[in-house]
Amino acid sequence: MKTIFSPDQMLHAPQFEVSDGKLEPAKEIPSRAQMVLDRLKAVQFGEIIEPRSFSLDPILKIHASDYIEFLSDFWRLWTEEGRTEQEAFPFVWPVRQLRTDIVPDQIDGKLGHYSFDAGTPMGPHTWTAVRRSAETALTGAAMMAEGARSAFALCRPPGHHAHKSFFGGYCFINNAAVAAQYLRDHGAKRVSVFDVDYHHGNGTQAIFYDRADVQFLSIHADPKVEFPYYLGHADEKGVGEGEEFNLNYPLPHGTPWEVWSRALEEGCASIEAYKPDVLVVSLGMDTFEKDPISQFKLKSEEFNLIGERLAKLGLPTLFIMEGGYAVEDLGVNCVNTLTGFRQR
Ligand SMILES: NCCCNCCCCCS
Ligand SMILES: [Zn+2]
Repeated sequence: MKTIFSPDQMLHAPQFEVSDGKLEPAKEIPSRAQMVLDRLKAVQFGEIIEPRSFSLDPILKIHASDYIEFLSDFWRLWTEEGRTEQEAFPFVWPVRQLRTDIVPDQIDGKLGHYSFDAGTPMGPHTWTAVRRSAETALTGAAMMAEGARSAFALCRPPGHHAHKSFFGGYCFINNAAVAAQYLRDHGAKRVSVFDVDYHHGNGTQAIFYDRADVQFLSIHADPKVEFPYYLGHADEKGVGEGEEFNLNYPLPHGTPWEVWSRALEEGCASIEAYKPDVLVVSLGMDTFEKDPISQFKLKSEEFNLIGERLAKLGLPTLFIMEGGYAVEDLGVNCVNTLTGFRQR
């Protein structure tokens, strides 16, 4: 299994985030990718290659053009406001009864229009890193379309919280959604996206919610008690043609492997019934017992079991990295998953 990664993805280096009611040190930091790279090399897991270049077209199949234009142009607009010494935080959003049909001219109004949380600051090189992370996912998808049985797109910044037209949860471009669409455009009739990150993949769900050609499944902490709070309940089954092709498995804080693995089984059974041509796995390792911002109890050796179970589906599988904030253990937990998958 080959890994795809670009050092450009290190250029997004947030210093702070607003979470749990206060300014905290940022958790989605470049060293996350470094730890995974180090582990891949330490165990000689396989070749690590740089992503190909892509035009914006495959990204614009998923995200709105005004949103992508905003992301790519943002830092220039921010510096024109004379705000160069710090990273950019939104502080106001168009929630209930406020308008989203008009995008404000002023940069803070724009920033809130195109985001949903204050935990995802933008810096001078965010766009470069985000675009390369999406190209890492697209390169993995292209390799699968060209016949690879598996690939690992070491995406960072992650993507599963990003919607068509707004960012949040450390995510700007929905890497897994862009990859799934690319696969649909290059031979796959049906694609399953299985999100095993601790947090609900609200962005990926919303992007494919009315579609039958991409099945979305997510095992995650119950949104009644966990970020992203406002999507991810079990009654969200899809809409229109997409009815029944969205499957959420919300679980309580404290969930151990014994419980989590039952949801994994249910998800795998649904994927088998759906019969996709290819599987995209949104691979977050924040289900780990020592993750600093999460509250599931998976142990490092149980990540091997995730990989083994997914391999039993016998599908071409593209792994896309999402979360995981126990940085010291991230490399082991990520490579354990990929090792389990390959062992079969
Ligand atoms: N204590 C809750 C802080 C949540 N902050 C956002 C988490 C995004 C995870 C992305 S996988
Ligand atoms: Zn997460």
